Amino acid sequence: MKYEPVIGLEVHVQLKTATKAFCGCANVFGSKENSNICPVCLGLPGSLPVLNEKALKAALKVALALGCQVRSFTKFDRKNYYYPDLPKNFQISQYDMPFSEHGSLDISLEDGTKHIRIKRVHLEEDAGKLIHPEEGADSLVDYNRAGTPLLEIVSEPDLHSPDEAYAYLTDLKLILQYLDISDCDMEKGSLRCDANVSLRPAGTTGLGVKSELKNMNSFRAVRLALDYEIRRQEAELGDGRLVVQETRLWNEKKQMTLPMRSKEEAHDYRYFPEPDLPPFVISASEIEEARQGLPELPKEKRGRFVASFGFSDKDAATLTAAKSLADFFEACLKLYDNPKKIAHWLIGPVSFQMNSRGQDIAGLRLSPAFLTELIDLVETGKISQLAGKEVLQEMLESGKPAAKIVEEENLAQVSDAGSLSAVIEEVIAANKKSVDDFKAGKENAVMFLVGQVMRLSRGKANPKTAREMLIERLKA
Ligand SMILES: Nc1ncnc2c1ncn2[C@@H]1O[C@H](COP(=O)(O)OP(=O)(O)OP(=O)(O)O)[C@@H](O)[C@H]1O
Ligand SMILES: [Mg+2]
Ligand SMILES: [Mg+2]
Repeated sequence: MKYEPVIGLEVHVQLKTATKAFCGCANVFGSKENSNICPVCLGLPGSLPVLNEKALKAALKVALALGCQVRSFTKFDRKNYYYPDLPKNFQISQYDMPFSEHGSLDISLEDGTKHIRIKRVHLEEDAGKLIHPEEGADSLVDYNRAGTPLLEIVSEPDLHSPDEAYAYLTDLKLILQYLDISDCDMEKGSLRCDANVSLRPAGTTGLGVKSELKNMNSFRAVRLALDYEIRRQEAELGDGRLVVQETRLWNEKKQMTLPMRSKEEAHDYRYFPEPDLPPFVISASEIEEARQGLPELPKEKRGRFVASFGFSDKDAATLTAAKSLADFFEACLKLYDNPKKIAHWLIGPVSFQMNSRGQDIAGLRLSPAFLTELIDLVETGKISQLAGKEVLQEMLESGKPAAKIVEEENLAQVSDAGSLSAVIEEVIAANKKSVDDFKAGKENAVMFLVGQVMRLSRGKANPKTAREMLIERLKA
């Protein structure tokens, strides 16, 4: 029998507020262990939580960006469970009245977009962190993270392949980055994803028994874990066994999912309303204020780039695929009024440099002023396109402005016939075959010869002039 995978994702995002969700402790990563803690986030008797308004504001932005309905009357609940990283033995979360629900995200796939429903977005607090040193039998606990604000974004089971799950995560992360509410760094744990997956006979609409996958620390790992799990479930069903509902951990080393050891996770969280935080109202004006504060989101920016600059969908998508790149593009545009050329440089040579250095645009030694100055040197014919790429490379290494590099390296383009003709003679003498080809009517052979002129002149020759001169010389 053929099966269709059914996938729903729970994404946890750490909000980068200055302080924790319910107390005044600093919300920072990397401090000395157990230095950002207080009676409230440790749950000491008599301490009382107070909601951080900034966390709620950030949460509202996310909900609105995902098209969720905001519930005007909402509350927090206690989710009770015992685990050493949870000092209070309960987590403040939201159970049956999340502050927002019924949103959606249109994910981009190779063959178009797909509408994925978002079930709910709720606000909760994070737990601390357990550390298991390689040496010794003891585990350590760091409570700095306990009580930091976390959003849980839960999708409906509308995804049907590991690739769709990957696209969902990529598009969701981009929106979160544009909103600037989280670092979204999976390695640091500020973005986490649990993947729920089940199989059903192809062509049916019911839901099968799911397993919940945890412990993936990259989107790639989510895709691999889902791939593995789909094959595992297929094998179970194919052999006439049933899939059991369980939580499984992705093991990066073994590249497989394994059942979580403790079976105590019998999901009885004994939820009840948090008695120390009264239910509260989110007013229409608060929602409106959050809506007004929304930045231009990736989809809107893409649309505007296509409409205002005549970019292809693909180019617009590339330029907006990182907020830093889109911002860089717009900063260039303020200095140099040629969107097409700027896009060409960013998508071509600059992206090449980012990829080969494993950096994003912010990590490159490049400012909008430096890049647009370089583009201008090429566009005004002072240096060739090829020399321009060399200057870019040099600029990133030395941090010197383009004009200085051109001067120091003597890269200014040569288009005067006198200087070029010697190079052209040399190329003609050394490439008899191409010369004969050209004379025999293969007009394309001239391109090869132009290439040789460029090479010999170290990119300094003006290719247009070189081509004209070559043709004139060969036809004579
Ligand atoms: N049969 C199924 N197959 C695949 N995914 C499913 C199935 N049923 C539910 N899901 C997905 O599993 C996720 C369930 O998340 P939710 O937070 O509602 O519950 P939970 O995992 O039980 O709770 P917790 O937050 O304690 O982990 C959703 O993304 C949902 O779409
Ligand atoms: Mg959940
Ligand atoms: Mg879950």
